[in-house]
Amino acid sequence: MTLNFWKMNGAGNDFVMLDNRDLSLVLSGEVIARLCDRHRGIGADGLLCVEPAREGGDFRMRYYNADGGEAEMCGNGARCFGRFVNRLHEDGLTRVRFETLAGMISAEFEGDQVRINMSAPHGLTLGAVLPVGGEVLTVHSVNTGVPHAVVFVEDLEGVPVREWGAGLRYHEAFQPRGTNANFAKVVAPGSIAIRTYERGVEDETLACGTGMVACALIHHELTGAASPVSVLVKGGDTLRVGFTEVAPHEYSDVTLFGPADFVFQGSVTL
Ligand SMILES: N[C@@H](CCC[C@H](N)C(=O)O)C(=O)O
Repeated sequence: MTLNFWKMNGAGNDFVMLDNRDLSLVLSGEVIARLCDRHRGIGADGLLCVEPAREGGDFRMRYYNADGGEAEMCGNGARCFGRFVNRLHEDGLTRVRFETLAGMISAEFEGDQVRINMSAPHGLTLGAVLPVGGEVLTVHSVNTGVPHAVVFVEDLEGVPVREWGAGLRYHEAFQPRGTNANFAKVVAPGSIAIRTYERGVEDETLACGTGMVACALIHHELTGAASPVSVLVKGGDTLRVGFTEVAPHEYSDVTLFGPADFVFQGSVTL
């Protein structure tokens, strides 16, 4: 079987993109992991499939991590998904709404930049004190479509992201589903820099969209910083997170604005 794909990235978080509008593709987790393998496959942090809508959207987005497991949402992937379906429609769309396991997402286009409007975050907690990798960390958490732990630090470059990230990802406080783990530094009020360890990639990635949103909201909670918050990611891009606080710890109109780029297209024989 020949599989046609596009490779895209959103701020360096990279994805294999598949058009499965006719639902002809049925890929096992093992095959997805092989496609995402950087040595034996195409290489990616995750894989996205376009499927037909079932619940009133224009399309349905399915997202799989590099390990082949399905996750509810991916912020960088959703921006790429928006541009990908726009290209499937000869760039004729101005706005697209798509269903995810974390709710309805909409995307709007400004050149190669995409703004997504995300579903409401939930489960925000502040200030858990947890032992991780021989240190005691102050850990905040929020689900922005997928679960995120957030730790603010002074020395971001000095953070052992793999060690602390894996420590949080498998910490008993976040079981049974685990968590993504973000380390953030305040650059100036309303401007932060972050590094993220992603569940399902089991490593640091160059950017994580839902992680940026989690860090921006926690930055607002801790300092009162106004929307939008600028977020500098490991890959060097700066993205913007917008939000409205509608009640204590409750948010609506959560947006993420940043790049979504095509890299190449190809085909593989399975
Ligand atoms: N890269 C993503 C998040 C993808 C899902 C995550 N690894 C998980 O398993 O929760 C993003 O840009 O949000």
